[in-house]
Amino acid sequence: MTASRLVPGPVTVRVPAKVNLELLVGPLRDDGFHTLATVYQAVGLYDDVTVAAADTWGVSVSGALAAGVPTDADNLGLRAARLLADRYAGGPAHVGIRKGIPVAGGMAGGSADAAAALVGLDQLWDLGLDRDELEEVAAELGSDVPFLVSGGTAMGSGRGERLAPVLARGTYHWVFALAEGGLSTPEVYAECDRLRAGTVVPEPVATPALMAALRTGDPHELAPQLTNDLQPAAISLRPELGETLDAGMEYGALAGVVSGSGPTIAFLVENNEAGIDLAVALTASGVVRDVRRAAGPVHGAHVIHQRAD
Ligand SMILES: C[C@@](CO)(OP(=O)(O)O)[C@H](O)COP(=O)(O)OP(=O)(O)OC[C@H]1O[C@@H](n2ccc(N)nc2=O)[C@H](O)[C@@H]1O
Ligand SMILES: Nc1ncnc2c1ncn2[C@@H]1O[C@H](COP(=O)(O)OP(=O)(O)O)[C@@H](O)[C@H]1O
Repeated sequence: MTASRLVPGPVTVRVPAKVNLELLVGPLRDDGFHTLATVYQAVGLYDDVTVAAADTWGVSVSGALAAGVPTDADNLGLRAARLLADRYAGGPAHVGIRKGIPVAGGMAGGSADAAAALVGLDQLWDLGLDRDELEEVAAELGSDVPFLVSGGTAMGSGRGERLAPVLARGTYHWVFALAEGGLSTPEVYAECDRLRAGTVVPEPVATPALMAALRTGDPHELAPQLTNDLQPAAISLRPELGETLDAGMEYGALAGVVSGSGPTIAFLVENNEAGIDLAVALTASGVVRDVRRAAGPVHGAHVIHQRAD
């Protein structure tokens, strides 16, 4: 065996985007976060993140959606790598991100890259961390990073980082309407506070009717349960999103909701064919910049390739 064979080869991890089926925003906490009751679903739009041993820490970003992603120490994939190295043993690494998730779109693309870097480096550095240990580090990086480690369909409480499983049957088909430019998550939360000023905001509790709908596996049951407390704030900051929602409903969506903090709009459709029809109609209408189709739930961050060097 040669010495070079002892260096583990690059590890590639595929990680999905998310949509919030329900996003109930409670009061602002003293630490600047809001209490949430949310139900996440991982959907099949992916970033591929390759981690490799390197002489110095570094990150690179590629793909049609790479614009606007930082390539310095602010990059969430790189931040995740360095945090994991601080917590456990691990030398410098390069994080290569191929973006397929819209940036600043409310689909948790940055969080996804953080989750993927953790899963990839756990393997590269042979740390043998279990799901709970990975999710603990993930929570330090962002409220929805733990969910991108696990994927599927799950409830999030606390600031969104405390996960509990949800029984969801079947596969749901989505069409995502991408907007021009992103929205800043803190600004959307701040706008939500501004719109609700003077009202008493209760502690949020996940809706039993949503859980019941997910157990049926029927998109017609799920459609009326989609809800997002950040939607009025996103529309207030970006009024044209109202037009996109109207267009999607007119062209046959079962329901439409702003994805997380927006500005992506998630449309639930009956099946794959209905998704193709809606995507074509939205594109032809000129109302949206671009569309993507995806199904959910899908698995969270998972290794798809390790090169044997
Ligand atoms: C809104 C959601 C819905 O799932 O996702 P996105 O749509 O942005 O992807 C999440 O709450 C975003 O989670 P994440 O993007 O990880 O945000 P974090 O880095 O934890 O927090 C960024 C900022 O958002 C605000 N924030 C976030 C979570 C929370 N429960 N309350 C908040 O007020 C705070 O201002 C915080 O400083
Ligand atoms: N790896 C990354 N991918 C995308 N955005 C990142 C990444 N690292 C840091 N960011 C920053 O995080 C911001 C939010 O990005 P993203 O996670 O895609 O959106 P959202 O929070 O709306 O889901 C971006 O505007 C960008 O400046």
